Amino acid sequence: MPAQPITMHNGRLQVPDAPIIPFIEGDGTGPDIWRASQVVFDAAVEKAYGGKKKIEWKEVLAGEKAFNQTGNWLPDETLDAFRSLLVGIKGPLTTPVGGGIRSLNVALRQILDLYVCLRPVQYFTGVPSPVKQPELTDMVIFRENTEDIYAGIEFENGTADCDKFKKLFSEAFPDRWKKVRFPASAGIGIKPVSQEGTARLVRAAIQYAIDNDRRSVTLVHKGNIMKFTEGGFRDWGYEVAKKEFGAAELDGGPWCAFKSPKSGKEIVVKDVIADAMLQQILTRPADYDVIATLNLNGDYISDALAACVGGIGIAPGGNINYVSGHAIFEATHGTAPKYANQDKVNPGSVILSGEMMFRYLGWTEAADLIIKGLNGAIAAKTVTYDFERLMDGAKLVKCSEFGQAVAKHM
Ligand SMILES: NC(=O)C1=CN([C@@H]2O[C@H](COP(=O)(O)OP(=O)(O)OC[C@H]3O[C@@H](n4cnc5c(N)ncnc54)[C@H](OP(=O)(O)O)[C@@H]3O)[C@@H](O)[C@H]2O)C=CC1
Ligand SMILES: O=C(O)CCC(=O)C(=O)O
Ligand SMILES: [Mg+2]
Repeated sequence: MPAQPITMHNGRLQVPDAPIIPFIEGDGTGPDIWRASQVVFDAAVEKAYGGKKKIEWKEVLAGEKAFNQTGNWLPDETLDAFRSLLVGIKGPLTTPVGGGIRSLNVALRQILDLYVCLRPVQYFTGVPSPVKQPELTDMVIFRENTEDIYAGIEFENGTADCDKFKKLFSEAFPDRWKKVRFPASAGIGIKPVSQEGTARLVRAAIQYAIDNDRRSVTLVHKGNIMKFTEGGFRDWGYEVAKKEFGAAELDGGPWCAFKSPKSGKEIVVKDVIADAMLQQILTRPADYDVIATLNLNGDYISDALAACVGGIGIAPGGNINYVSGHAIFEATHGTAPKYANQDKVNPGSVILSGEMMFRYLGWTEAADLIIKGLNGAIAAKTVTYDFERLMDGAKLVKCSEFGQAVAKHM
């Protein structure tokens, strides 16, 4: 079975029987989690295909390991591998607060134009949760991944660039400049949100709702305050629903609906302001289904929703460009540095990110086995510290042991 790259032909992924998949271990707890997860992935493929398919893993470097070995945080070879091999997976990478390097995680998404950050949030029976009915939360977040304040256009107060920007801005827009409350010491950030960027994200979310028989797509924004960025997102989102999917306004709008071309059922496209959404995910989670939102809102909502169904230890994700086929799957959580090298944390988020990757590749049998194995390990109450501390009668296992338990229950 020759190891071969995954390719894209006529808008469809071509997946060989032995695809070469690049992976980044990650910083902090990343190496522990990766080791536990790889065991699960290989076991799922072996069990599903009996040796007829296998993954050819290719380690690529980023973050601290890359810096220590090459002096570069994100080497060109790593970017070339993700570019040419199309689909990969990664552990979390550290981003310092304040100064230092900008996020490598965000850089990968931007350089490869992975415009959708797809984060499904579902409840697994038996997982301890802080809410009364966690099973009511069943949402799929489509977070815009390339725009918003994450574009990284910032000016640090006191630098020559910041002074230059303030001068240009104050001269060109004196009325708006007057609104800056403390101009002399202000750092400045810019928030670009475009029609194209919004349209491709919302299009992907609506298509997902059609393909997966979902009831609604909710545009989450703060358009009452940021009218031409967050408000633009809402308006352009509705425009996509109407122009591309034939949605018609309900009761005079702006909510609208169309019949799914696949199931014939109605899919409602609606919107909600982000602060209200963050309280309603606790008070009325069943009202929400597919979520389409901007980059920063999506970051906050991802962690909040993960908490509702049992925490960030089982919150997977994928960064995807549905047009080019490029995708990098990764957990929602970060490096959890205080637990690094203790073989302690929950590898569930990366395991489920791999499950998403297998489904993306069309290897549904392997993906289904991962879900079966995870459900089995949780039902047997063999769980890592994050679940064990909240579960009665659970057996505390290490990160690596949880991976083995998932493999055993497939
Ligand atoms: N995509 C990426 O690579 C991301 C990277 N980051 C980066 O990670 C670093 C650390 O960020 P931080 O804000 O501490 O957020 P983290 O998500 O790394 O950790 C916050 C807390 O979440 C819990 N947690 C995280 N991962 C797990 C896991 N696998 N199993 C169980 N519990 C877990 C722990 O809670 P408890 O203390 O209760 O046990 C942990 O202390 C930063 O540099 C940040 O920029 C952040 C998010 C995403
Ligand atoms: O890149 C980072 O360090 C943080 C990213 C993040 O929080 C996320 O993608 O959810
Ligand atoms: Mg985040």
